[in-house]
Amino acid sequence: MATKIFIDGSEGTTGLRIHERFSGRDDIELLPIDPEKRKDIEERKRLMNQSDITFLCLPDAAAKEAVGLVANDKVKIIDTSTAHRTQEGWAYGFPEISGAHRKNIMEGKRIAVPGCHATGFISLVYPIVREKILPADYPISAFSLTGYSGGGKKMIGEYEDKERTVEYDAPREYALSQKHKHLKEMKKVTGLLREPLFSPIVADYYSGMVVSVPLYGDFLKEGTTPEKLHGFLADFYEGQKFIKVMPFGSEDALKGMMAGNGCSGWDGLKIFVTGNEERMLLTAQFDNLGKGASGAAIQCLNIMLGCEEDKGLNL
Ligand SMILES: NC(=O)C1=CN([C@@H]2O[C@H](COP(=O)(O)OP(=O)(O)OC[C@H]3O[C@@H](n4cnc5c(N)ncnc54)[C@H](OP(=O)(O)O)[C@@H]3O)[C@@H](O)[C@H]2O)C=CC1
Ligand SMILES: CC(=O)N[C@@H](CCC(=O)OP(=O)(O)O)C(=O)O
Repeated sequence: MATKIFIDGSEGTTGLRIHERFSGRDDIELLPIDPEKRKDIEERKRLMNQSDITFLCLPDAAAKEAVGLVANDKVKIIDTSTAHRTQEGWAYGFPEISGAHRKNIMEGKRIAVPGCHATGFISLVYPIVREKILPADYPISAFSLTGYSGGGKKMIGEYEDKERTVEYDAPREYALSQKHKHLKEMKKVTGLLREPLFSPIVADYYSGMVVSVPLYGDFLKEGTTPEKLHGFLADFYEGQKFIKVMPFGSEDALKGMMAGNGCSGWDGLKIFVTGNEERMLLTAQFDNLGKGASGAAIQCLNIMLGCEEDKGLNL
């Protein structure tokens, strides 16, 4: 029997992408909402409680409100917003980082899909904190380059406005107050003792992102070299369908340049280790709309359903 799915927020950037990825799937029955009623609380409540699984593709406040509408115990929720990522009782939807995370997704009823910047950061930092290569008290920093679709419909509208002002032509740094909404999950999930200094930059291209974490070699576990760090990460992610640790020295093939849109349209995440023994750079390149949002949400669904993890996804 097909699994009944409701997408709350199906007209938004993430909701539309999730919807697209169901085309051709006969194991899913989508419960459509009348476009006129897509913000009608009673209609959303009705569909949510009829579903086996509801995707929330809403702003945080609306996602919190939506969870309160669930009256049927059997309904499972996959939330793409920031609202529940560090909340007790919610599984953090990042199956590659540990067996426990995968099990929680498989068995859980409440799944929070990781934030896009957080996905890159955690993919790089979680394994090396766990292995004590990176001390938990390291004063960490990270930067991130993202396409403008990361800001949802509003930001897409601003960038695609013919009357836009000249600042939009250039990359723009943001989160200047150092209070970005992903800091909490970056700290909690990795086990770091402090939130990172985090500087994201949004630029004039649609989708794709690059998250980088620079590390001083002499603060890492003794004897750590870029080659050893690379070997460790390659072993950690061996066999994972969605995470590929790229061969050591891959930056030569990229002519020393890491493009923000290099993985746009692809649902996996590539990891690069570069630098030298004094200063190393860990980089994750992926699509904010793929492994950074709707791709990761569908991956969680597939794990819950026990089907091929990459069903309906582009790897
Ligand atoms: N874009 C990205 O790369 C990523 C986004 N996310 C997260 O996913 C969630 C959705 O983001 P995104 O798709 O980008 O955002 P969008 O703004 O593109 O879409 C949000 C949708 O929710 C609708 N909506 C807002 N309030 C309500 C409500 N009360 N009831 C029903 N519908 C409502 C909006 O309606 P209307 O169309 O009228 O505005 C819109 O269609 C957010 O929490 C976001 O932070 C996560 C990872 C990456
Ligand atoms: C360009 C841009 O504004 N990007 C968003 C990230 C989108 C995202 O990941 O949002 P969630 O936390 O809801 O998952 C930002 O940095 O806030």
